[in-house]
Order: sequence, then C-alpha cells, then structure tokens
Amino acid sequence: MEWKNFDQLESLRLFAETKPMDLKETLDSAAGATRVETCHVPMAAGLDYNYAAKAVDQKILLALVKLAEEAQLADKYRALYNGAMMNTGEQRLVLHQLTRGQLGDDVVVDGVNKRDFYRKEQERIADFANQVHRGQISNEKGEKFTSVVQIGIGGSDLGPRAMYLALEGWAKTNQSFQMDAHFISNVDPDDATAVLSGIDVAHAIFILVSKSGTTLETLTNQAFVMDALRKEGLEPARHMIAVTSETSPLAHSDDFLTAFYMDDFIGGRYSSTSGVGGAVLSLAFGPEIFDRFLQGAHAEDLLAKETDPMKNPDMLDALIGVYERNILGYPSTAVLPYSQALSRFPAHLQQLDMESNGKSVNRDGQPVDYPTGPVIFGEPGTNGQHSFYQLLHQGTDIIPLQFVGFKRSQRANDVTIEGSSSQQKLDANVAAQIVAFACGKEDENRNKNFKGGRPSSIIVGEELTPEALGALLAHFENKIMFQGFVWNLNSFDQEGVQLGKTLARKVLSGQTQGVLTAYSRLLGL
Ligand SMILES: O=P(O)(O)OC[C@H]1O[C@](O)(CO)[C@@H](O)[C@@H]1O
Repeated sequence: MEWKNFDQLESLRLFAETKPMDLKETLDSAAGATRVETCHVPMAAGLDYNYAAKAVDQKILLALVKLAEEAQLADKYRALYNGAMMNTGEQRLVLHQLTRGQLGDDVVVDGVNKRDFYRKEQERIADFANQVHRGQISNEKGEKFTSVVQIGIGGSDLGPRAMYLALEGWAKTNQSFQMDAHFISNVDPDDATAVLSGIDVAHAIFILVSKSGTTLETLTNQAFVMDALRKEGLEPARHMIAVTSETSPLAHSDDFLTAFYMDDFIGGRYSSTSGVGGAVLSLAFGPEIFDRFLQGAHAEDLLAKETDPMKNPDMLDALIGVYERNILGYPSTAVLPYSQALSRFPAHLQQLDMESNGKSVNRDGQPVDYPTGPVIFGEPGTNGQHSFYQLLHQGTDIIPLQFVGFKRSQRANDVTIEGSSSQQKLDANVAAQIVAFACGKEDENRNKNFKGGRPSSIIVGEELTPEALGALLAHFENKIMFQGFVWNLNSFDQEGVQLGKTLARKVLSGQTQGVLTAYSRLLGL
C-alpha cells in the first residue's frame, strides 16, 4: 500500500482537464429530473444517497473514481478493519467497526480476539440493562431506577446524546421506551445543577463515561454528582457505573456498582457503537434496540467495502466532498437534517469530522500544503431556514449542503392544516430548498436575486428507525475515514485539543505568567 500526500496524486491532473459543471443550467434543463432519478446510491437500512444536486458530471465522476483508485481507498479500509496500525500518531489500531460486526480477518491483540471482547462487553451491558429493567438491580431501598444520566464529554457525550434523542420518539411510539436519559457534559456547574434538579436523584442511575479516565470536566462532574447523592443520604457507589478502558484509572474502582470496558482502539468520537453509547441506549430503550442500531451500522460498513465508488455511498460522498474542498475551494459544509429527532446530529458530526480531519500534518507528521477537513455546522430544518439560510442562499461563500430527510415521522401523530400534514410541509421544504439552492431565481432587484449553483446532496429514508440511524452514523464515520485517506491524514488522533487543556491546568494551579495571567485576572481567577 502506498501513502501519498494528496498533492502528489497524479490523477489530480484530470481535474485540470475537466471544466466545472454548471449546476443551475443542468438542473434547470430537461436532464434535471432524470438526474434526480438516476444519481443515487442505495445505502443500508433503506436509506438512499442522492447526489443529483451536486456539481458533478460524468467526466468529474470518472476523475474521482481514478482518484479513489490511486489513493487506494478500498485497500486502506480493508487494512484498517483487518487490524493494521492506522492511528499512526498514537500507534494504535482503529477498530470501531468491530464493535458492530466482523468485516474481515480476526483481529487478535495480546491473545484477545477483539470482536469477541467487544461482543462480550455488549452482552454484559445487555444483561445489566435487563436486570435494571426487571428491578433486580435497584437502589438502596430496593426500588427501581427510573432514569439514567450519562456523565461524559466530547465523544463520551455528543454521539450517545445525539443517538438517544434520535430514537427517543421512535422508542416511545414503538413501546420500546424503558427510562429517560439525561446528559451532563459541561464543567459549568449550571449544567450538572440543572440536570440534577430536573430528576429524581434517588431513582437515577449514573453512567460515568471516560475512555481515558482522566478528563477534567468528567471527573469534576463525577465529584459533583457524588456530592449531590451524599447530600440526599444516598450511597454513590449504589448509583453509579463506569464505561472506560481497562487501563484507565477508573477501571476496577470501588466507586462504581460495575464497569464496562472499551479499549484504546476505539476513538472517543467513534465510540457510539461501543459501550460508550451501548450502556445509555440499552438502559433507555432496551438491548434489542441497541442491537438493531448496531446491525444498521454494520450493514453500512459492509457496503463501504465496495471498491467501485459509484456503488459505494460512503466513498462517493467522501470523494465529492474532496472535490468541493480541494478543487472548487469551498471552506465549509452544512449538515441539515429535516428531522427534529436529529437535532444534535450536526453537533456530533462536528466533532466526528473536525476532530478527525482538522489537521495540517500528514499521517507521518509532515506538514501538508493543501486544504483538509472543512468547517462543519448545521441545525435541523426547518429551523435553520429561519436562521442562517440567508447566508447559504445569498452569501459570498458557496457552502455545500448535506440534507437528510424521511418520508414518515417517528411519532405517528400529525395534523392536516390547509390540505397538508406537518410531515408533508417538512418534506416540501426540503425539496424546495434543494431546488432553490441549485437553480436560484433571477430578479431585476439584485437584493432579491438568487444566483443558484449551490450544491447539495440528500440522504432519504422511509423513517428514522434504529437500523436507519446506525446506517446514517456509519455512513458519516466511513465518509470521514475515506476523506482522511485521500488527504493522507491520521483521522484518529486529536493532538490539537491538548494545548488548551495544559494551559487550563496551569491557570488552576496558579502557574501562569504574561498574557495568561492577564486573561486569568480578566476572568476573576
Ligand atoms: O472519554 P474521554 O477520555 O473522557 O475523552 C473525552 C473527549 O476528549 C477528547 O479527547 C478531546 O478533548 C475527545 O477526543 C474525547 O472524545
């Protein structure tokens, strides 16, 4: 396998020979409707990736296929899931796909079959969750736990929180809901206070989630919660479990009722399908629902093995993103789910993408001289339409858009007003926005003129089920991985978060000087 920097790829010259596609002209023509019917690739769990409104024609797609071949994307994915050392910065394997299924060879580390290890932890979590639901594991008074609170930050919060919110409505409608989940992440004392004051602490079970077991915010919030439990006359160890790595300081501690394990081969932002997401989702919805979520993710991972990018939705999405970032020079991407259940999905993708590919050195630590990961932001539609879409439609930057939409709502409750249901109004807005962005509208009044030519793709599904959510999550994880391969990055470390942490520790221990002292004073420290 060859690891070349992006700017060394010979197939890049193909783009110099192609002229950009005129998106507005193409979609406005008779070919527009045909593109919507033909420019799509099936994903897992009934989802479909449609790229009709992307500015890519046959010539550009052909060049992207050549780029994928030269960058050996399929080979690199195969190497990753077969246990190659892909996290070069930290010298670690990258095995999050193994938490949801076997994709290739057995991966054995220090005599441990990793797939067996992840599955065993999932079974332990399932067993624990079932005992909690049956009241066999209870509070000091023998009463059932009625809510679960996850304490964690970054990947130990964003993914699990986004997944919980994504399935809460579905579970309530489908008689799968077991207990409310809440999340404490920020070290701001107002976060923990607000959550604790909104729950019945005596009937709450807390999950402390930290892979490293050293994260300042999480350990502070653990102490905050333990203090609150003691003040209620409750024994913290009867109310708290941990999800951590076996080597962390939290492992094998008496502070917890029990602990579930992951390992260093699961990156925090890739950990939703490990115990990090598994404990809270199994407690909230039951282990069977978590298992269905894993099945959806695994099915998408299998699709990502396809070597032809035109049949591989994750790879194709990645390649079109690279084209927009590096050839067309677009600096950011908006993620726009038309689904209230996906309200925190853009926040999760922000970490997933920006912590993975926000790098300016390659996988060998050498500086790179080309743009890498874009800025990611987003909000659910239609709320975003009444917020930042003005800039998306008429601003000076072109920002590629990633829509997600479903034909059916989750909660089976809707009302028809003026001839259409709310779900129909929601979906009408997605269709309208895609066309408005791509085709625009001419107006003599320049203030009302829409240039169009603003590209988007859409992932469409019937309904946001556990399987569809798993497939959606895995799609983006795989897309980001493929982009990292094209840019020759290590997408699995995050050294960029360390400096701020070190300086904050200095401030707290009074070891500041110069401008750091000045800013500390400014904040009343
Ligand atoms: O699970 P941990 O070890 O507490 O880490 C939490 C988060 O902190 C980070 O390391 C960044 O600060 C993330 O990558 C990670 O998801």
